[in-house]
Amino acid sequence: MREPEALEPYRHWTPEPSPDAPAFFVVGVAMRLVKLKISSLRCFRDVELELSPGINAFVGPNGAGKTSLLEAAFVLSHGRSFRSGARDALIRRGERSLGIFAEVLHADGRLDRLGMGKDGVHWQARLNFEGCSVAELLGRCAVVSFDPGSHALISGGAEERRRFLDWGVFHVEHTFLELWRRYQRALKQRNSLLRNKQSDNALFAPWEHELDESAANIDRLRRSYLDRLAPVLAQSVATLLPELGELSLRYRPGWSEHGTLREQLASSRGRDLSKGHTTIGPHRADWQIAFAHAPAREHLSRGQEKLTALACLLAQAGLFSEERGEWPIVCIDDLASELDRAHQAALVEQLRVADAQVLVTGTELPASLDPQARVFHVEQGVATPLL
Ligand SMILES: Nc1ncnc2c1ncn2[C@@H]1O[C@H](COP(=O)(O)OP(=O)(O)OP(=O)(O)O)[C@@H](O)[C@H]1O
Repeated sequence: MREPEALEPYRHWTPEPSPDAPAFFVVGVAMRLVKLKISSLRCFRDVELELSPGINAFVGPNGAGKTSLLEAAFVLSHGRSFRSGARDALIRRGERSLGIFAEVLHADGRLDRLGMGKDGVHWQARLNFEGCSVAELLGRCAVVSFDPGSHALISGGAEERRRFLDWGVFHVEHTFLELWRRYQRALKQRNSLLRNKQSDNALFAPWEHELDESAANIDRLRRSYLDRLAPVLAQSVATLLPELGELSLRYRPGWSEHGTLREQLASSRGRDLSKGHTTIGPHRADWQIAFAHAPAREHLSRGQEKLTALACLLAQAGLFSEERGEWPIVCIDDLASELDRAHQAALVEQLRVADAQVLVTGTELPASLDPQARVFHVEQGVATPLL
């Protein structure tokens, strides 16, 4: 029997960079990290940084802790690191907890004081010195990151692309998280029935009903986000990768568009019982990019994969600024080794035009950086501002 995803059609469309579409480097105002304080994160015991509203460069030898500073900023917006497998490794060896504190100045003048702490497995959040949910805190800070793992957005598994999509949806539509949790709860229940080899229709029906309802809303929000992202993405791709020709986007909801998810869940129970988990639904969604001159992923060089990922991140930041009125904070890990000089210069120029706050790392100061950049020397878990 063929895998269900092979049967599912991708929705496919070719976005036009329309003149009304927001430029992906919208001139505007940006969210800024004024202060970043971390304790017991990787090689850092305690560090407190006063950041520049423009470019902040962290320079130092390998293993000095540069990426870890970016990770701290990223956690405030994603609730996880951008490095895979970093879940437990974030806490400094020998310590039981870590803390990240930041002051975030919004474009409208609001100042948020964000605190995230991890004691063992769970994160706790504080907003303006009061306890709050992690979701509420993540909604107050937006960080996009371009790092050595970013090409996985193009060449990696679907999970990476779902995360990208859902981060974009969540930051505009805060109800998304609750929908997603509802879906996950019902999925867990159905998977538990499958693992216990239950086959009674009455046991499955309520969970499949719940899955169907939340899936329809998740799918609607994801489609709407991709529809809004597409013209901005077309523009950023045309700037960074003009040689690849017209862009097309594909979206797969995770189940067939013929019939409801509820019907398909009922008819896939036999297969799901043998696999021990639910094989269709929005947890299997995916989206992909193709180009006229590179119709398959395998046609892209590693550098082109990175540039495509960068175009996606810039488009996401541009759309965020259009919809939320402020540019996210941009982290770039190891700029010099990720992009050639021409693309480094193009990226730096775009971020300058957007007036975005940038946190960038390198073993040396990248030549393309503005001489006004604030430079920090990082070595053995100590970050020192250079005058
Ligand atoms: N949980 C941990 N506890 C203590 N030290 C850690 C922990 N995890 C990582 N480290 C150390 O912290 C440092 C973190 O390195 P990080 O990746 O931030 O450095 P970097 O300056 O970005 O390096 P590179 O230029 O090689 O990418 C490394 O020396 C690493 O060995």
